[in-house]
Amino acid sequence: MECLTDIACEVGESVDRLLGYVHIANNPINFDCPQSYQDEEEGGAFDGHASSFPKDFGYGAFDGEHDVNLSSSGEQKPRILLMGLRRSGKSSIQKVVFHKMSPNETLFLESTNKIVKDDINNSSFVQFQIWDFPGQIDFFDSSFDSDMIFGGCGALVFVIDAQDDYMEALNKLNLTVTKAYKVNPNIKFEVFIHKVDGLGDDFKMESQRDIHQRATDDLADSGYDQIHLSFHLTSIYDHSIFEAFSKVVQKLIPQLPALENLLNILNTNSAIEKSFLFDVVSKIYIATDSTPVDMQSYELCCDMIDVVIDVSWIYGVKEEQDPAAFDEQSSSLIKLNNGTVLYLREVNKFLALVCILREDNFDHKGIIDYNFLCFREAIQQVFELRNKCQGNPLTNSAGSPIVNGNNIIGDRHISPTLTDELASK
Ligand SMILES: Nc1nc2c(ncn2[C@@H]2O[C@H](COP(=O)(O)OP(=O)(O)OP(=O)(O)O)[C@@H](O)[C@H]2O)c(=O)[nH]1
Repeated sequence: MECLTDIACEVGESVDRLLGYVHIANNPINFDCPQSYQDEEEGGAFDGHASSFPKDFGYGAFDGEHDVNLSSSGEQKPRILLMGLRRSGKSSIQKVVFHKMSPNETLFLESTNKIVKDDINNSSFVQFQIWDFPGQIDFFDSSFDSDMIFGGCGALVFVIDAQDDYMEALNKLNLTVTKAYKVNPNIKFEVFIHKVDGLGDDFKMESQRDIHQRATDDLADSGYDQIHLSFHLTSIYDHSIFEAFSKVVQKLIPQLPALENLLNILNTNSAIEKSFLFDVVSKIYIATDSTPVDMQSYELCCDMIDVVIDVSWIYGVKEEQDPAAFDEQSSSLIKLNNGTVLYLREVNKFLALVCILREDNFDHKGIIDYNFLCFREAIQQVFELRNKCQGNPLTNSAGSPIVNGNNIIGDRHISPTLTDELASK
């Protein structure tokens, strides 16, 4: 608990600075205070020297042949299980979201015949394992160790092929969810109604309604109406799969409420309409402010990340010593023809902040940049706090909760009101 207090204090200081800036922002006399000019120079508008991304910028090689072997992995990260019938699209989702495979290439993927484990751990906040299960897995097989498999699971993603008859999938969903829940009631159950690219809008909504209804009725019939299922319409051919995975991953980030609070404060004080904190490699957003997400904004921000990566990669200056070119000077500004500005700033090696704001409000770029620096510092402090907890037996070296047996034993949360509490200290 002491450790959390430290975190709170440190995050609180940065929040105080952000809050303090409201004052400056509202007061034009202070607008040209030396500090903001200095920060503006430091913070760096795009300087024309965007360096390249290293070729291996990513999560590393996909360990397709890696069998599940818990005993060999020293620490256990929260797990996301991908389950569903054969050919429902599980491996495609994993490859497209986390390994930059193009959707068309998934046509040539072979059927998975054993559990495939993939470590996603390069980004500081996004630390977990994905286990891709073969479609034909049999829960009643003696070799299926459900205690081990579901025990340390953070989220179970069940993929249903919406282009196919889904009755069999619904039976399997019911069987899977009830079995998993008996072992570990803390699992977040996420249902991806997948391959919706082939469906018309009406049919899409009707399928979702029908699947939702049947799945929840089946659970109630089996006496498990307390289980909550979240439904997402997904396709690897558009951004919906990234959006859905963002929501899955966010539920596994204990620091989420603190991040959301920081984004809200940043938006309020900088006249930003929407901001996303992106994991640059996967383009999943690990946090956003509390205003609703509309798909178009999310897609615009994803496209911006692609543009920045591509331009940096093609035209960037390659430095032999430090090939990692997405550095603290990385930023980008795109003005759209509808009076809106997209603004991207690097937060750390793997995270970027992408904001949408009105062009008029971007006149105060100095303030926005200053507020961004405070925001970045606060995020940094969240990391540091987490690292301070390293010695804490309830968290692993990344600060992620350690999962053990049937329960998540290290699920420590920064309280949603933490930043408020701290700011008031
Ligand atoms: N139209 C469409 N096809 C998809 C989508 N996602 C996956 N597919 C296709 O579905 C087929 C099966 O995909 P896989 O990823 O191999 O399915 P799987 O669930 O891993 O299959 P198993 O390993 O046999 O369990 C492939 O041909 C993919 O191209 C999607 O969003 N839309």
